[in-house]
This record gives sequence, C-alpha cells and structure tokens, in this order.
Amino acid sequence: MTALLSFKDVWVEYGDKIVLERINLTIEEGAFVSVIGPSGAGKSSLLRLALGQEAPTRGTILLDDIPLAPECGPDRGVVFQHYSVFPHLTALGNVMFGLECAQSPLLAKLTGAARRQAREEAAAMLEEVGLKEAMHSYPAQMSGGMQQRLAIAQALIKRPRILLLDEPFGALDPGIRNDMHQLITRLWTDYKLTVIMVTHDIGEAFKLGTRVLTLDKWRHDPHAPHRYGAKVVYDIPLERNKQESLSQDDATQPLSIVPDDAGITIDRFDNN
Ligand SMILES: Nc1ncnc2c1ncn2[C@@H]1O[C@H](COP(=O)(O)OP(=O)(O)OP(=O)(O)O)[C@@H](O)[C@H]1O
Repeated sequence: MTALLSFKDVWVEYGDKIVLERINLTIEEGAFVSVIGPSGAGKSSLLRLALGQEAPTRGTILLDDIPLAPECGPDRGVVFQHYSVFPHLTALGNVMFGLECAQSPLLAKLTGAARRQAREEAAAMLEEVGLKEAMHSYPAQMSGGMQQRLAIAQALIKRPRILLLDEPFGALDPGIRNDMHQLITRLWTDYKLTVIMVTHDIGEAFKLGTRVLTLDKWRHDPHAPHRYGAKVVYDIPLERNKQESLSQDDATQPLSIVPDDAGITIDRFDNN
C-alpha cells in the first residue's frame, strides 16, 4: 500500500486555543481509518483539514505527496451526521445535482445527451445504495437511514478516492446502523475507497476500521485548558482487509471488538 494522505506536524489553533497539535499521520490508500476521542478533541477539525475546508495553522498536509489544495476537490467526498441533502430535490435530483455542478459549474444544469447520461449514472448509484424504489421521493418522505444512503450516493457520484464520514450513523437506530455498516463496507471495497470516519461509538470504530486513531489531550494545564491541543494518543492497526465483508451475523451482534489492551475509555467531556 502507498501513502495517500500525510499530515506532517500539523497544528490547528483558534486564537489562543490550541485544538490539535503535532499531528503526524500517514494514511495509506485503501485504509479504513476510524477516529475516536472525547467531545471537543478535534475530530471534526481533523476531517475538515483532510477535506481542505480548513487549512492548518502550522504544518503540511500532502495528498499523493503534493500539498493539499485549500479547497474541497472532487477526489474527496463527505457525509455528515445530519442529513445534508437538498429538501427541494428528489433523490434522483439530489444525486444528479452533484454531476451537474461538476460538469457545468456555472449553470449547474446539463442538457441533451449529457443530462441523460447523468440521469443514468445517478440512477445506478441510487440502486447501489439501495434506493432504487425511492428514486423519485423527496428527502422529507424518507427515513433517516434512507437520507443517509442518499447522502452517501451524493458523495460517491463524483467518484472520490477519499470518503470522509463525520459520525454518519450517529442519529440512526441500532438496526439501521448495522445495515449501514454492511453498506459502507461493501462500498469501501467496491469503489476502492480510502475512508476516514469520525465516530463516538468505539465498537463501531473497531468493527469497521482497519485502523483506529484516538485523539486526546496528552497534557493538561488546569489553569489554562486551551493551552494544549489533542494529538494522536493511540494508533491501533486492526486485522481487517477488503476481502472480508461483514456477515449477517456480525451485523446483528453487539458492537464489541475493542481489544482489552487498547486502553481506551471515551467518557470524558472536558476538552472544551
Ligand atoms: N471555527 C472555530 N472557531 C473557534 N473554535 C472552534 C472552531 N471550530 C472548532 N472549534 C473548537 O475546536 C474544538 C474542537 O472542535 P471539533 O468539532 O473538531 O471537536 P470534535 O472532537 O469533533 O467534537 P465532538 O465530538 O463534540 O463533535 C472545540 O473546542 C471547538 O469549540
């Protein structure tokens, strides 16, 4: 495997508040990286850096050994916890919109053969994520799980290499979450994606990831809690490969595969 994304001595600071410090990371192509840590540790900030939505205060981020452009390129797709789909468009319209923006940035509208092609591609992607029957439904007519499937289709239609997931399943019921775990595992394999997923659910992190990173403050100044940022305090490689998909049994089991020696308990909410 080769390095796809590298963080070199990356810091994120807001005014005098240090959120992330000394982040040194190499993420290999094809990895599924789960990121966990207490609330406020900077997990979403790390994703925003990878997305190019935010630049580091210090340090460098490289994509294929080239400094990351300060913009969200088509090589990176993102899905957030709260549904980020357009309410006034059908599922098909939502997914087509991504292609229309990419191919016709000024008008966001395609005509003729290009439109037919985009429609076919969008329909195929909706089928991939299990929304064939709901293609003409509006988001308000869909369940939370269906809306997240739609958000995933929207992110994947531009064929990103890196898929960034910010607590994508956090708002879903456990049964639906398990379905989504199966879906994301299949898409990760079929689309040869590199995934970086932030989650509050440690079991989910270990179940899905090939690697689990824990962000946390490693030193504290009780008089000035903003003075030190979080860094990667645990970086745990896991035995999971692309060929191995989650079986139905795995999906219905409680999420539980945290190794005893991982030394991780995420129950503190004092980083803010
Ligand atoms: N634009 C900003 N300006 C100032 N502070 C910010 C900004 N964005 C984030 N922060 C602060 O940075 C810290 C890290 O935020 P971030 O959302 O990355 O944490 P997180 O680990 O994802 O938290 P959670 O698990 O609660 O979602 C928080 O204290 C937050 O208040």
